[in-house]
Amino acid sequence: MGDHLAQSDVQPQNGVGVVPALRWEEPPEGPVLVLLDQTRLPHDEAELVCTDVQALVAAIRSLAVRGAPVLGLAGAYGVALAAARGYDVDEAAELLAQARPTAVNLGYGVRRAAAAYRAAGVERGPAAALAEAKALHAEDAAASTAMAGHGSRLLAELVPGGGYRILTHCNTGALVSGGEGTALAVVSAVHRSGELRRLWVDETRPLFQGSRLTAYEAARAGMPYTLLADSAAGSLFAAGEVDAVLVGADRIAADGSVANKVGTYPLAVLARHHGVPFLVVAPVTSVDLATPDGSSIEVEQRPASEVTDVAPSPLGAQAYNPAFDVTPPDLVTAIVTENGVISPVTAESLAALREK
Ligand SMILES: CSC[C@@H](O)[C@@H](O)C(=O)COP(=O)(O)O
Repeated sequence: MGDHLAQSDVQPQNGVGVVPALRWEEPPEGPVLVLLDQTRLPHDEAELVCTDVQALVAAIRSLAVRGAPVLGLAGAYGVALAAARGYDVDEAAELLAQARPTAVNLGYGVRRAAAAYRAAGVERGPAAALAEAKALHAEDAAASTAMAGHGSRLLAELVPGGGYRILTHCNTGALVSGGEGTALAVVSAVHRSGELRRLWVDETRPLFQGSRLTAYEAARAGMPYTLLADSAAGSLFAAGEVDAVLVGADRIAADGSVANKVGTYPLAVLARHHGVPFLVVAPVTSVDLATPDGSSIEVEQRPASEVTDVAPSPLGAQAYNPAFDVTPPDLVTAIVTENGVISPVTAESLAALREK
């Protein structure tokens, strides 16, 4: 089962000063997947040590590890863990792939590691699954760097003059990636070039991925950032304080519909109304051509208690708690991936980008 280590055991190991979301270790007792427990951020940088797939599935469900790209990595390393510890890999793969339904990356990572395991045979399978997980990890880091480049060049085109005021939602930084993330990787690049005037951070109710995680990353990177309640975004746009919206994606359907953290769709509507670019930054592993359109995307419904625990309410109050919403492609100015940028977003342009 998972086990927490003390804060002092955890050291940042990447360029942005943020503790890596996950890492593989091989102590004498056997291989483990070590997660930074994101439920305890920003105050505690505690680690969760997964020695088996059940612990990892529980960590995925509780959002100790979360965000689409890193869910792909967790899925792949989870298969490697099962293989290394002699568990039934098919069963482990199924458990992992079903831990959360919306981020397509999770199933993708699981399938890749499981396919590598099967292709190598039982004896060499564990090493092959681990090599595949590590390859996916490296690819994700490279994708992050490429997205940062494409995204910052696109911003320069769309918002002449620099000095950007960027609004973001949820958390899309190093905590969700083998690299610097997706949308927040673009923000980090812009910050390094001295062009970030303000990062507006939506708190992102009900689980506060914005105020807990994006603000944590922004603070550690020394970015000028300001938190806002999700409901304050409208007046911020109306005051002319937003130059661009940058968000990530959990799944992009074949028609270009984007599932992302609940609260993203209202931002897209506001951005359109106010003539502000709305950019989705995601690796091609988040594009799912097998899901035809937005209405076919399965949106995870989370427990009502996540809402009622934070919103003072009468005992027994019911709550609507979808984890994600879906933004239609016509509200998306551009999708930025490691393979390049598409704008306008159409089924044709998306299919061409996915295959590049
Ligand atoms: C690159 S991260 C993109 C998305 O995964 C992110 O915006 C998001 O919605 C994460 O949701 P979460 O429920 O925290 O896993």
